[in-house]
Amino acid sequence: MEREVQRVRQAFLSGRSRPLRFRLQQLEALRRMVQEREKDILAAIAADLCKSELNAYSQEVITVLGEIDFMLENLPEWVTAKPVKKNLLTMMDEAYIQPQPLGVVLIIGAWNYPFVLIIQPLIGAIAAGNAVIIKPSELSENTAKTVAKLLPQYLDQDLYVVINGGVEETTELLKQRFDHIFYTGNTAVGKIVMEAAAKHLTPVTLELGGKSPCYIDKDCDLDIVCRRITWGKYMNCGQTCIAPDYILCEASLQSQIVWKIKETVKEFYGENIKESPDYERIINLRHFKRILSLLEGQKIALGGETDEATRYIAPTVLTDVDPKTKVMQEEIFGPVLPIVPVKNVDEAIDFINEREKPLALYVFSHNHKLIKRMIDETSSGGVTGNDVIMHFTLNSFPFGGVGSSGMGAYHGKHSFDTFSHQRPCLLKSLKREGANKLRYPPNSQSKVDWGKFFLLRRFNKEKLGLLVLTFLGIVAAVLVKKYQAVLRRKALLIFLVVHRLRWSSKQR
Ligand SMILES: NC(=O)c1ccc[n+]([C@@H]2O[C@H](COP(=O)([O-])OP(=O)(O)OC[C@H]3O[C@@H](n4cnc5c(N)ncnc54)[C@H](O)[C@@H]3O)[C@@H](O)[C@H]2O)c1
Ligand SMILES: CCCCCCCC=O
Repeated sequence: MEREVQRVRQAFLSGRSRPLRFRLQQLEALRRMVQEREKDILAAIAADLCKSELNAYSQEVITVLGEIDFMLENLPEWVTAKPVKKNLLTMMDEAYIQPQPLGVVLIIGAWNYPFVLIIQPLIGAIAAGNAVIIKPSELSENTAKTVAKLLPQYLDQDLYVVINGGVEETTELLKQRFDHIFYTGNTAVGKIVMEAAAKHLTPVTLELGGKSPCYIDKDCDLDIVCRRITWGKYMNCGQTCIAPDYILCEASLQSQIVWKIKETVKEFYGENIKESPDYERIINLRHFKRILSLLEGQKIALGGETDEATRYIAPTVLTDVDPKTKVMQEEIFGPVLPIVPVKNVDEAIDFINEREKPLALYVFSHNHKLIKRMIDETSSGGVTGNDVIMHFTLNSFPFGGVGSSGMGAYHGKHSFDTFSHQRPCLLKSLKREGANKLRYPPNSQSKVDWGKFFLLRRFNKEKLGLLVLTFLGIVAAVLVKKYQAVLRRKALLIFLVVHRLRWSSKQR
């Protein structure tokens, strides 16, 4: 493991991942890989999650292609140094921010969207000029193997490396020194990753999970609300980090919501859900049993049918759920939707604020003020009003959690920033030492006053005349700098004329 990380570091130190042209070439090669090997990729995702190729394409491949196109279009602008505003002390100097790659980045992925969750951060890391080690989830082993096979056929083999394995391999990998670790997965492992990273003071981005609440106000169109929630909750069989985890609404709305979700489930997946190509399965038996255990003692208003052999769990809704029960204590990550009755929006806000900060928050209402209030008075990684999931698709948004749902963010420019160091560069001249004397010892009240003037723009009235003089001096210096060449020519001319006059008077 150590040798592999060293190999990648040597490749980074060669400097070849840095030039813009190289980054663009690698991103184009990655796009070619996705396009040419689309069938292999879709087949692997299908094998891991019983997902139709159409769904795998729309949920994972489109996002990846969109992200690559966005990077290719914007990268030339992002990599350029950006001049910054200067103060009086530095107005004659060059001051800019130069984004630079961090070095060797470790990307650890989760199984639920096994392709996009490793390739989207990879795109950002390549765009920022880094070398990358990718550790896909061992639970989605088909995608893991496919990515390990395909990437070296298209990308630089020493700079971008896939290491497959489970907990043991990841633990070993985490002992190595990286310049950034980007982890997607559950909060408990997030803590392990952060602890390992702390040993090397490696910065981390943690894309974690949690229970994302969904508040439904009585003032809304329940047909549309339930269609959108049904889509977001049962997509990928509920195994989506930003799926609405539970509903908060007034008790009287529950029966209508159940009825409308039932109708929508029929519309989306047909009478026989098991036959639907759009309904996935639970990733493994451990998760299947975990989700079943959440149903114990609950009032099942819809669904509840299961099949262990195929790890099928029907779209399920629970009503009158007691917040103290198990289903409300952990992230569900399956097709089970509890409804917790609350009296009103105040109680919903308190309910959300009494718990860990979620990755996403959803609020449905015709009342725009109520939505704004919910946003103002709560916290979550992201929010969507009157829909679910959709904020993930907008790459101008930073995607990430807050508090226990994660730290840091990515997508689009935010990925580029996550994997870059914003390096402040100040280039001074070795001339103009007179002005610099102000900061050298021995200190004096007068020097402090000048410091106040230059840095705080506060000045002593008695020294106003002096300040005006200084200001004029600065203006003159700026003008001299600007017209240096002209002035130099003029000075040379004057010197030659004077010299010539003196010479001719001597001759006489
Ligand atoms: N915020 C996001 O973008 C996002 C996206 C997807 C999933 N998630 C969250 O991820 C969770 C589901 O994923 P998961 O955690 O079951 O995925 P997982 O089991 O695939 O684990 C994630 C990664 O952690 C590694 N890992 C597991 N145990 C480890 C250990 N003890 N030490 C070191 N590494 C270890 C795995 O090898 C894997 O690569 C949910 O909580 C979900 O909300 C978040
Ligand atoms: C188009 C929907 C993609 C959702 C991906 C969510 C990633 C977290 O699980």
